[in-house]
Amino acid sequence: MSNFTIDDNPFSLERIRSTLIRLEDTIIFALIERAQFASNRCIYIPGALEFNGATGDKSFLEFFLWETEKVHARVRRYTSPDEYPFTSPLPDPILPPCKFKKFVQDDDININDQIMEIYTKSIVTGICEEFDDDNYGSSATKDIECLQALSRRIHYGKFVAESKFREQPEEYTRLAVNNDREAINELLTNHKVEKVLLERLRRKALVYGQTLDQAEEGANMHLRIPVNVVVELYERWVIPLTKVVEVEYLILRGQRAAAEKAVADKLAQKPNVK
Ligand SMILES: O=C(O)C(=O)C[C@]1(C(=O)O)C=C[C@@H](O)C=C1
Repeated sequence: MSNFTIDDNPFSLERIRSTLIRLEDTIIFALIERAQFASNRCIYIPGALEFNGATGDKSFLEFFLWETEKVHARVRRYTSPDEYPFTSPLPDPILPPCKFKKFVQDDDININDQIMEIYTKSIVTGICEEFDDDNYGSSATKDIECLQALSRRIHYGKFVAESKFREQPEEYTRLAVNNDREAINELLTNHKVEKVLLERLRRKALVYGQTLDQAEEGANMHLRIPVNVVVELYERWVIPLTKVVEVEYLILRGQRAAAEKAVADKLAQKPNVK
């Protein structure tokens, strides 16, 4: 008899959710780090004058991100099923392939373009003061950390979706065959989990954002990042985008399952040829 419990299973919904909870800390701390610098808008403008033409038709951030991702690709970062690059083309890894425990199906779902757009247009504005402090390299370094953490969290929706598919394969397959994104979205939504998440996030943003100077103890006067901005970030972008990834994954997963079943049914019907 197997003594495999839910907790031992690295891909139980519970374990996957605990990774999402841990990533909340990563995201909040990355945002706090970015918030110490001004918005420095020019780093998001393609071909901005400040960079002497060195970034070509890219923005300073895109240029820096591409250079960073090239190095990361060479140490096989993007062969991991929970890491997605923002830029391309990227070089092959110099390390031999890593063996990952297979859980999610292969797919080409990557919504980093959307994440980049929302991050540069809405998130930076919410957390940074709107001026130029000349800290372009530092700001972009912190941007990359924020973007990577957000991307990892949002694409982790594939793991959540696979886990949910395994719990209700028939329902998801039926909806996927009908291309019913709305019904899939409804089926995967768990309002209670979202409510608990937003409440936890509010408390975390409040605690992590304090300077903890003795003189200011309990005053919460100098939060390094506005609590509402963090909660709103999740409410408006992180959860909805995670759901986009989940829906797209479940469409693909269900349609594949239906196709595999059709082949299996056909083979089962075939008379044995001797
Ligand atoms: O935990 C889940 O069940 C998820 O699908 C993840 C998540 C999230 O993004 O945090 C998304 C949709 C659900 O409504 C609840 C939470």
